[in-house]
Amino acid sequence: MASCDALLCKCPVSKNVSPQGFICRNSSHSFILVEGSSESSPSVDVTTNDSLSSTSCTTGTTSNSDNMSSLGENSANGELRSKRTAGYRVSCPGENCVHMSNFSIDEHDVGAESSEDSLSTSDGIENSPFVGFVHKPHMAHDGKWEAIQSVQSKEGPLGLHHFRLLKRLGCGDIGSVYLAELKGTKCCFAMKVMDKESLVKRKKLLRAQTEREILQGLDHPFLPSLYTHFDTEKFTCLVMEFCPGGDLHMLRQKQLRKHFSEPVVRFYAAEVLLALEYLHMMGIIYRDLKPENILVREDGHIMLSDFDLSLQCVVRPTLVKSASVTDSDHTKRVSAYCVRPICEAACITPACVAPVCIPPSCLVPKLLTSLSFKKSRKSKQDAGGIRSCSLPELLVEPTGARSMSFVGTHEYLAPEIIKGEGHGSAVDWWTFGILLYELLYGKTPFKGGGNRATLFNVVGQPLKFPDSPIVSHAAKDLIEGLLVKDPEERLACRRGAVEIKQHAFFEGVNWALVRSMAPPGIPGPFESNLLASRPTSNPLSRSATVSHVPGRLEESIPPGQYLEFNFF
Ligand SMILES: Nc1ncnc2c1ncn2[C@@H]1O[C@H](COP(=O)(O)OP(=O)(O)OP(=O)(O)O)[C@@H](O)[C@H]1O
Repeated sequence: MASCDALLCKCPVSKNVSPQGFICRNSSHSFILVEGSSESSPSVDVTTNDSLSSTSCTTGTTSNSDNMSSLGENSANGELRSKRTAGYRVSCPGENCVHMSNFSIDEHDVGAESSEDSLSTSDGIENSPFVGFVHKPHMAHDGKWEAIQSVQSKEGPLGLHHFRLLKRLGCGDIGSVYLAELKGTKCCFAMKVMDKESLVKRKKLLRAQTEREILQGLDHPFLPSLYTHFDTEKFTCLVMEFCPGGDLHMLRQKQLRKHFSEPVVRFYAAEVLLALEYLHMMGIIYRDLKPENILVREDGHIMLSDFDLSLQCVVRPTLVKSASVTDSDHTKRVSAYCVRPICEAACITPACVAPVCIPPSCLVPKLLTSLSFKKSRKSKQDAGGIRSCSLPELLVEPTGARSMSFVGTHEYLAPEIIKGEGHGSAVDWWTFGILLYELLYGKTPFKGGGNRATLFNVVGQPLKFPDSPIVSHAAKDLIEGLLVKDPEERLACRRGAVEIKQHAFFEGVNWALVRSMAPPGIPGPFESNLLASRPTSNPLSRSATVSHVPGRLEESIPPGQYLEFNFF
């Protein structure tokens, strides 16, 4: 349940309509997504990492004539993707107008083909002395903030010369991530370095901008803190919290039987769930949940990473249950419900372009109509033991948002994405189900012989559970609820994360205190753990391991030696 205090609602102010015309707003705060592509071609653009060469991150593009091309019709290179690497997408210029009732979609992916997009001018803050500064209330006492601010106050805006790059941690579709020390301090950060020219050439500038905007707006214990960001002539850099514990994919591979025990899964899944819930409240559909993107912090808690495929929309709080009604009486009264105005804080979110307060009208909760409950999922919800509760219940989820993009990782793609039906926040609950399955069983449920087979399995094959390892009925029931192929019948599609939190699998979890729970493991000191032994490219990872900073940075830096900035 989203409490009034927890609410973070985005201003329903219209975003600047870009030259590509992404978003129009109608008179009743409803938004129409108009895809940015000016081309009227009905073709489907498929951008895939499969065309990456082993040494560069150049991306190939191919066209197909229908959405089912996503089921593995060959790209120029044979398959859409050969690995579990996120980053390919299909935009559908032929279906370029999606009407939404409550939400606006700021689909930066859409129309990312614009060559005039610019990372450095959208908010005009690059010229400010507080370049990259972001206010993060929950991090107020973090020493790293203090270190950054102290250097900034003495030396002005931070730049690459303030950091010493120690090691390349990995490489994604739009940039390389380095372990970076703030000079003169003992503070280490993860610095994502993206080559601006390469972003422009590969039409990824808007993806990079989306990621930065999302990161700037986040302030949650299980999501990355963006300490600062800056641009140089050649590079755009994000300075984030560094996670020394690796990712859950790597950790799972290290387990004796390549899967986690149920209590361990419960711990990690609970934290992921809270992070997703927060993202949805912020109007962000994550779209790339997989073990590779769940990093383990120094304290053993998790951090979701990689937001370049995420979708930004605007959410409006919706009352799904007023204060005095029972579950069977969802739609009775709105009077018992109050929304505390949060306008002072709310407009710092990235989707808000104009820094104005939320007009009162957007705080008026909309009662879900009985229509919304027509297809009630009583069986699965009952299995979760939904409690009758006298408190009002709010839905702050972008459940109505719809995107036509084809993004994600084959084994984790939701059926509605594959079928090109348009998708909303329910895709994150699907991927949450796949994640639970993989962490518990050591494999994903629909994996086929190739990517095409996998996609067909996702759409057409029923969910099956292996006999071993033995997994509890509650866990299987939760997975079944999440892996319902029809997104409208999927667990959490109506009441959001609360439906999952109340499921028997999470019985006993004190949701308010999850961040104080003892983690299953704590990474060793990263000097030895990471600097000395961790390979630059994790051989266990299914992520791309190619660089976006061609020829500029060393593959690996011997311990004790540093990459100095004259490399740039
Ligand atoms: N905060 C961090 N702390 C430690 N390692 C990180 C951090 N962020 C990223 N990494 C490492 O850097 C690698 C690259 O991350 P990045 O987010 O750029 O790309 P990715 O996860 O491979 O996905 P994509 O291709 O979609 O961008 C990750 O695989 C991870 O191993």
